[in-house]
Amino acid sequence: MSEAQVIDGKAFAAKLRERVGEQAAKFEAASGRKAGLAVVLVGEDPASQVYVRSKHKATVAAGMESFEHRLPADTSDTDLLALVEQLNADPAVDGILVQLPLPDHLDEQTVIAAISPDKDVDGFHVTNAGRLAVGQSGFVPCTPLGCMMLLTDRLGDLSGLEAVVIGRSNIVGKPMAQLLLDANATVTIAHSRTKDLPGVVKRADIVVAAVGRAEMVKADWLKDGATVIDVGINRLPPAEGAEKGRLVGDVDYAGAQGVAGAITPVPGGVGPMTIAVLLRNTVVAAFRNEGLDLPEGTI
Ligand SMILES: Nc1nc2c(c(=O)[nH]1)N[C@@H](CN(C=O)c1ccc(C(=O)N[C@@H](CCC(=O)O)C(=O)O)cc1)CN2
Repeated sequence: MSEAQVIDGKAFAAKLRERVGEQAAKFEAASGRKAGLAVVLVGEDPASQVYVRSKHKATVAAGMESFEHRLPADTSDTDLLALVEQLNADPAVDGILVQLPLPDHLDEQTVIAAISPDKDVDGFHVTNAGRLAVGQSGFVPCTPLGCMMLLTDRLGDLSGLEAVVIGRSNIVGKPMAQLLLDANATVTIAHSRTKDLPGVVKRADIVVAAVGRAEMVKADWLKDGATVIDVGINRLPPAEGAEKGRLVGDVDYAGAQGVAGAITPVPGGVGPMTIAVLLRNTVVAAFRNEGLDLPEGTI
């Protein structure tokens, strides 16, 4: 049995960021200003702090303006909504992202609903979710769009392929299924209550695992040659003497390598695509907000 090809999301994301940088330069030449991304972080969740720092660095490196707003964990919904309103009205801000998860006392849906759909570069607003559902152009959530880029790069046309998405979140599972359907795949959404999950996964040419359970998908669930996209980022408990546990996905990577045709690693697979696509969505938002045509070759 040959080893699965490793889908290098890190390298793909680096190329995408480079292309976004070229588009950002075209936007600046056409509009006389840089495209701008505002990121709002409430509280001190360690992982969120890392992601927000990475977003700032990547935004600046792509030649865009980064506006970072760090608010204390006890920020009220009134204050957070007032900041979102201020960013909605700011012409230098093309994209707004409120880092999730929010502290428990804040309602994520209310905050997302307050973001202007035209600046919702996360694609989480109900208007953008609706646009995706009916095939209109809007903003598509970054992680599933990144997964689609990796899939089409490897497989080309997805027409008629059997795809199983494990997980039904608004952020990954549902938009992922929608994108696969738009690409003419035959799509099943599976979840924790699916009967005979291994049997359902076994018929898939494409498996997208976005369930948030460490190494849940086993090698013997997979069809020979399947393309496996692992969205999970789970930290295992630290080994004795170690400070941090290892990061693993939702798929038993070592086992799956002997069965799958191709697989994304964790880390270095889907994760880096999330930030690269965020930059892509921001530059697209900038062109649209200025009423400019998107440059030729925009992904
Ligand atoms: N408003 C949003 N909040 C969150 C989103 C989002 O898309 N919008 N997604 C995640 C977090 N996230 C970006 O925000 C994100 C997660 C993971 C990675 C990444 O590159 N992961 C690395 C591993 C990093 C590590 O060592 O911990 C990888 O997989 O290689 C980037 C961005 C939740 N919140």
